[in-house]
Amino acid sequence: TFDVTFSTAGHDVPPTLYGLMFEDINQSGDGGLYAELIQNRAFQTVTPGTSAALTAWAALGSAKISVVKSSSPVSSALPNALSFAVASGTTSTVGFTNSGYFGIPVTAGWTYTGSFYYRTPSPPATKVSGSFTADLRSTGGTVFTSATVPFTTSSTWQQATFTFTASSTQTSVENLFALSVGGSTVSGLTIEFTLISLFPPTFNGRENGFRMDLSETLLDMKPAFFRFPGGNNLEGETAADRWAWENTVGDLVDRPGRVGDWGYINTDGLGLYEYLQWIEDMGMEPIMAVYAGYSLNGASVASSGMQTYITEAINQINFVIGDASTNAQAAIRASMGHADPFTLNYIEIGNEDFFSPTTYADYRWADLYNALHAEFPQLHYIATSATSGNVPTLSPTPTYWDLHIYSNPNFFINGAFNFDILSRNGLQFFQGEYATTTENSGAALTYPFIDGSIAEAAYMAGFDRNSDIVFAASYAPLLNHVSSTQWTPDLITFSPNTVIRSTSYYVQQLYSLYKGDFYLQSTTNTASSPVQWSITRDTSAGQYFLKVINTATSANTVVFTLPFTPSHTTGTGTILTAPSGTQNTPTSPNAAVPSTFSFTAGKTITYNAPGLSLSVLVVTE
Ligand SMILES: O=S(=O)(O)O[C@H]1C[C@H](O)[C@@H](O)[C@@H]1CO
Repeated sequence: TFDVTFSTAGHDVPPTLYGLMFEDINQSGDGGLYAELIQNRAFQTVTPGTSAALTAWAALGSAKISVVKSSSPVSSALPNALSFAVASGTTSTVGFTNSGYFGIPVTAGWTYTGSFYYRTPSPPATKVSGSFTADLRSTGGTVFTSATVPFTTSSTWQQATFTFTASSTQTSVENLFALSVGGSTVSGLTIEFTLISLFPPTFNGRENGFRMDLSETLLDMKPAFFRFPGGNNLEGETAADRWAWENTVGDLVDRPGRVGDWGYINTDGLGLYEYLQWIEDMGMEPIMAVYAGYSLNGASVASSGMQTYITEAINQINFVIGDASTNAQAAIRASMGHADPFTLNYIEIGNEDFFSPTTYADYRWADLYNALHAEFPQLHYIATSATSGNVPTLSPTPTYWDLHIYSNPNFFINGAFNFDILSRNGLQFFQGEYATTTENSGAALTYPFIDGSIAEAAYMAGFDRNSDIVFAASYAPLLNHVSSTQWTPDLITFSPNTVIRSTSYYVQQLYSLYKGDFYLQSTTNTASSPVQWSITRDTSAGQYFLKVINTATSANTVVFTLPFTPSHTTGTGTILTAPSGTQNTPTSPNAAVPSTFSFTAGKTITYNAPGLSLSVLVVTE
């Protein structure tokens, strides 16, 4: 039995304590949160004439399709186009299809919004008018919904738009988007297409917005912040490939896209504006990274070359918070629909610069910090060159540090007091990435498992307890498309029409929902103890959140002695527990889900915590 007494002494819990780390990994942006359903919609960064250039596209009927460098591109950012050639004398239906990001969801009641650019490089002497049919169909050819899209041949680019509404829900996502036309209408013609786009309804109905079910899943965590755009995906393989904010704003037709750092193309349709608008809609605040001159090939920008990136970072921040009436970058923000500045308090300078400690310490940190702090003194700047609370020497001395740790359950159980032992010297820590990534044996994990998730919960009791110096924490990676994975485990796995909440998702959710605003000191415990606890309070609600973590496989009893006698003698608790090894997977999505229970609340509360469990007992004064 663990006897826990708690006092009314303690400290504030920062409102930023629990949030989300995001980067476009595992198709979590393109093909995930970003709601565009068409993969390879604008043939960005592909090599014309190659089969890879046609990823996700296929011809319908006898038409010939290929990706070409257009002789008159729709924009300088999008030089490529789909060339659709129809032989003279064709009479049958011709067209082309797109298979989406490993499938396309068909959901009853959804009105889909589509558009595409088209032109006829060599228009016939007399204009030809006709109509395309845009539709959603099964791979077997069953059409679920369609729209007629009139066109007239033109040597200049035209943009067509259409909508259609699905009347059925298909459990299979093996569906295609198709554009087709009667062969006799277009026989002998070659028509170019690009930026072929299809959106479902989006979160908050935003144009060019976010997928609803994934947004709702994240909203259910009440996350306080959103770290973006990376992570590795900020850095580029080279400086030229970095995430450069300016290429991600403005009209979609002006966004070139880039080769992302996880093996696939980033359309950058999910750009800086879309991130910020969604973060605002979700009630979060950004922790925004700026490129800091280190890329994944291991090279650092030379000191003499830093000004370009300093200017870029200043412009990036001005896009977010500048005055649209005086600042050019802020004016772009206003032109996209957000005249007022977005909320911004935290800037992260780089990512994992412990891979490049010399250049970060010698000049990259100071160059950026000094310039940005001078320009935006009200913002907090986070350094990235430490992996633990024992930080290296940087000048100017950072106040905020981002720490990353991926390890096994034992690390998180034995490390539960890693922050207790740190001296309080003004430093503030962001545990920006952490997860149980292997079993204690070293065996890799495809999905989180209960043993690792409860170990994370033990470590997180340390975040609550040390939230006087831990201002933010987020599990990573956040999202994983079940059909395109570069990193496991992840907090949430999804397909085009399903979302799986892992055991670690529920741990993150419970800590975030029951964060409270004040941490109450209690009986001191030790690292490696099988039981950890944390007591926080929602002061305005007069509610106390007694978190109990039992990392042992056998039950353990905790007896709480409160500093008061609650008037409400029945409390409600929530528990996540499951047998060792349990995972939520596509075949068993709800193997372990939280359940609620009631308990008797009094000056003392005896709670028998099952093995491998996180419980939150809510006591009302
Ligand atoms: O290979 S790693 O450096 O471990 O990659 C990790 C750390 C990096 O910030 C993030 O992008 C990635 C997975 O979350």
